[in-house]
Amino acid sequence: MTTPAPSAPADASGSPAAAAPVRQTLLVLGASGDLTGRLLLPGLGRLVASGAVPALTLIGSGMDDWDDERWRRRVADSFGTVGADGPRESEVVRETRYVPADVTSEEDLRRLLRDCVGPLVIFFALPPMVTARSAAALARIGLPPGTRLMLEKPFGVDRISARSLNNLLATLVPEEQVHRIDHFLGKSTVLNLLGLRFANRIFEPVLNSTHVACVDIVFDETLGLEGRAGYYDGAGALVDMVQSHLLQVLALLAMDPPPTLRAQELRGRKAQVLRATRLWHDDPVAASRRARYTAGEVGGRRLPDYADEPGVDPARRTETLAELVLTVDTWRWAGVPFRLRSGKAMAATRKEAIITFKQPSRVPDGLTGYEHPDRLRIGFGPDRLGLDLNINGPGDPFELEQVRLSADFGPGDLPPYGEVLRGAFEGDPTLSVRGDVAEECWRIVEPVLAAWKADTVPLREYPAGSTGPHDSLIGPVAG
Ligand SMILES: NC(=O)C1=CN([C@@H]2O[C@H](COP(=O)(O)OP(=O)(O)OC[C@H]3O[C@@H](n4cnc5c(N)ncnc54)[C@H](OP(=O)(O)O)[C@@H]3O)[C@@H](O)[C@H]2O)C=CC1
Ligand SMILES: O=C1O[C@H](COP(=O)(O)O)[C@@H](O)[C@H](O)[C@H]1O
Repeated sequence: MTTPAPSAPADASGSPAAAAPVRQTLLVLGASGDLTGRLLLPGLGRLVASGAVPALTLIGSGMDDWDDERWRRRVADSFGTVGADGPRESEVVRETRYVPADVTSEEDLRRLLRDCVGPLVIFFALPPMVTARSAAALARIGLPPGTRLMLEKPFGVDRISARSLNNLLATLVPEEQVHRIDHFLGKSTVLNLLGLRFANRIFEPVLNSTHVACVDIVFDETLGLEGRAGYYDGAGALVDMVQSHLLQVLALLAMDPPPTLRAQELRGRKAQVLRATRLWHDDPVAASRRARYTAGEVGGRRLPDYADEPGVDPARRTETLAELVLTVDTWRWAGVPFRLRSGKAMAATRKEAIITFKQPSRVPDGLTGYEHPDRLRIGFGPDRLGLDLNINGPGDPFELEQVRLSADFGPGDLPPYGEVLRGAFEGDPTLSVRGDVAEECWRIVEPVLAAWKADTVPLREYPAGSTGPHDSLIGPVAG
């Protein structure tokens, strides 16, 4: 069930009056942070430019003692990065305000809410502990009816805190009005998994343990810490990327076909498959790897040792690369390893899901040169679909050669944050993470977090600009 989006009031005949659109307010808590400037505001700019939010008041709030002018410059600059500088966007920039506040203080929040008119969306662009404290303060003072809450990942800092945050939010607004954000669910390529899998006859029948040898979901970045120690050093690669984004990709790849893409069905299917997901052989030591980068060069840029980055506490032993092997214990997938990895400061960007098929039951005598299995590659940047197949190559017609059929996925109309913001403005939670799923994702990684804390898995090192630790569970994939 979705909460109806705010709409114009009906006239006497019952039809919607051609009145001015209802003005919505977006209140951003954590307005001076990296997420707000780099991803949220550009997404908002494009959404506003698309005309999907015809009347919007934007209020930014944070600890920093900024004034309206400084905030307006930030909004304009962020909008500018995506060319969002038309009349609609300029109006938002002109009208937006900044309110300095401690968003964990009841008094400050009361003052903030007094400034908000019309249906309200609150975006918590805050570190997870601050989000929890802010939500607790809001629970004490109450929210205007119909308020929607957008909460960034990670949702909580472990399963217990995620559950108590869920319980707290349930006292504030109905579940349909809670938008737990995972911006990967707003990436058009991730969403393309749905069309690829369920609108074609040829893939779905072979996506199972009879035909698939393994599934890799890899998100290697050339970016290092990029000045985000305040958040990242407390999270690390496992929580920052694997526990959230990569498990969402796994859910979309492995779930059973939903009858419709409505929120209830799509989110139900994802929940089902994640409930069946656990560590390979339930062994966190064998099924995980962690490592952090040392000094090195990435794409001509010199990066310091992670432990020497400003704001990092080396004693935390935070990993910048995490690998997990999971099993999806269902009839369809039992026995197929799902290998997830994300690393920072890697030699090259590699953002893809690869489905590796088993070898053919028998390659007839007389056909030579079979080397690599078939693979389906779904690239998340560049957004590209590739299908590696063995065919008779040029020259000797009985000599096999691997070729790749490839197609670019068309870019989506909106960037990921535009897409997830649209969901909240329209009252549609389809692309947000349901409360039980957020807890389930913590359940999956919990044994690994415990093993790493107990130091039973060594923290390896890899030079920035390399391909990661030597004993990777994934290894290079040909091509
Ligand atoms: N940055 C990214 O690429 C992405 C980040 N995220 C998530 O977004 C969240 C925020 O990350 P990010 O923006 O990088 O972190 P930052 O540290 O850059 O920003 C956090 C913001 O919260 C503010 N803040 C902290 N405490 C309070 C308080 N009590 N009252 C008011 N404001 C407060 C900070 O203000 P001040 O600086 O003054 O303390 C700062 O503006 C994290 O949960 C992260 O996982 C998700 C996807 C991508
Ligand atoms: O959430 C996060 O995602 C980004 C990667 O996302 P992208 O949209 O830029 O591809 C990652 O760099 C960051 O560490 C993480 O917090």
